[in-house]
Amino acid sequence: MDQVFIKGLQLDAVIGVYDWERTIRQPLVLDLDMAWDIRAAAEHDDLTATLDYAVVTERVQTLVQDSSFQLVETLAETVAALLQKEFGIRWLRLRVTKPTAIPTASGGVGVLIERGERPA
Ligand SMILES: Nc1nc2c(c(=O)[nH]1)N=C([C@H](O)[C@@H](O)CO)CN2
Repeated sequence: MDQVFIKGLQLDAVIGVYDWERTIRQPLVLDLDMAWDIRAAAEHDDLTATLDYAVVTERVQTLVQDSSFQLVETLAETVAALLQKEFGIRWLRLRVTKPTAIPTASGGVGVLIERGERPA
């Protein structure tokens, strides 16, 4: 299965359950793997035949930076649903990391989801 990916996308958002978290912006890191058959784009060397990672990045940035969810779960589901609907992505894997939430967890904390049907 071919994939287009975006790794280590660093964004700030209002995110968190606790009162103090509702008044600040916190860093998030998103990693996205998106199923996409890249053969037509490669054959014709044509951006319009593939999933433009710059356009996807811009869309995710806008959504996340304007959001104010409590849970990383809700953020992840919202991003995944939007990408599948707006870009026709059949399958994706999304990791949302909240790197500063737990100071003793050096790799951050968060969620990893897969949505859609994974092509062969
Ligand atoms: N599974 C989750 N656990 C927790 C979340 C979350 O979004 N998903 N959020 C918090 C707090 O907001 C935390 O980040 C504050 O340190 C706690 N657990």
